[in-house]
Amino acid sequence: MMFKVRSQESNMQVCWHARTMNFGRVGPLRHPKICPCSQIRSSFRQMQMNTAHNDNSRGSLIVLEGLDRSGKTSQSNRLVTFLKEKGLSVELWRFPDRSTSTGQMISAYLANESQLDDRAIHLLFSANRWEKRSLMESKVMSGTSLIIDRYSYSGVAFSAAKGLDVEWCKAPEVGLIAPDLVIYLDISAEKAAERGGYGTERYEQLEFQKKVAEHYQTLHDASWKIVDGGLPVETLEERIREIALGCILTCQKGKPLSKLWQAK
Ligand SMILES: Nc1ncnc2c1ncn2[C@@H]1O[C@H](COP(=O)(O)OP(=O)(O)OP(=O)(O)O)[C@@H](O)[C@H]1O
Ligand SMILES: Cc1cn([C@H]2C[C@H](O)[C@@H](COP(=O)(O)O)O2)c(=O)[nH]c1=O
Repeated sequence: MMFKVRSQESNMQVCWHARTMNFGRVGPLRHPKICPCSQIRSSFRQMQMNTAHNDNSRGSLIVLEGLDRSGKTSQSNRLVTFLKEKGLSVELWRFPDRSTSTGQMISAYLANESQLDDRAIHLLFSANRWEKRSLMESKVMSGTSLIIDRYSYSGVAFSAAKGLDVEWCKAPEVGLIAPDLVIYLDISAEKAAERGGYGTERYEQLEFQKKVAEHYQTLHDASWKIVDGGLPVETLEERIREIALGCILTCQKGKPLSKLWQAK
């Protein structure tokens, strides 16, 4: 599919997966069934059939999480573009949502233009999600998938890294809609710090980000998929597509929405 290249040996068409996953030489007639190309095609066929038979199928809530500069925004944008091109109803959201009045207070704090008590800023981040909760639910229930750049896991990991109690940090998030899938872009704080634009906002400091990474480790649950954020952008994009499509299909089939910090 996307990454068709010509094999130097045989001049046959081989897909990118076949090369990187060591399937050996394959031509269009010998395309391996386990190759992600086949899996993505089959997921789409399944989705089209589901949509044709069930106009009430819901969308998915897919969150990208990770340290600052781990690549969330790049990958969220790429995923949304891909899903839209495939004709799916999808929107890109992000937290903090800086467009609201709460979001503007958060933005000023992150830019070091204002000072706030650690608990006060934590509650503002949480309020910023609550003010979007009902819109989020109506979008998802009417069939739109939301790809969200950061969610409550950022809230807990960043505030806990300041020394706040984890359970205290989770409490204001209880009852928010739980994501169907959390894709965690795993990258070391050192590697993230080498990337462009680092150091412009309040939390972009190496030692602090290391503590954030430790707290993220404690938040994993069954909805999490961890991907190597150090991979090349295109490799990561392909992997994230596969995971996201699997999730969208499961939600279309009727998986119920659940709430945060409750057993799934
Ligand atoms: N897989 C990658 N490999 C190398 N560089 C990358 C990769 N993904 C993103 N980048 C680069 O890293 C920088 C940060 O990327 P991006 O803005 O997507 O990260 P982010 O996690 O959204 O950051 P933040 O949380 O600070 O907003 C950008 O300069 C981007 O081009
Ligand atoms: C949602 C959320 C975010 N944060 C932190 C994480 C980042 O350092 C910034 C947001 O930066 P971005 O470039 O807009 O992703 O805020 C947090 O501390 N608590 C939260 O709930």
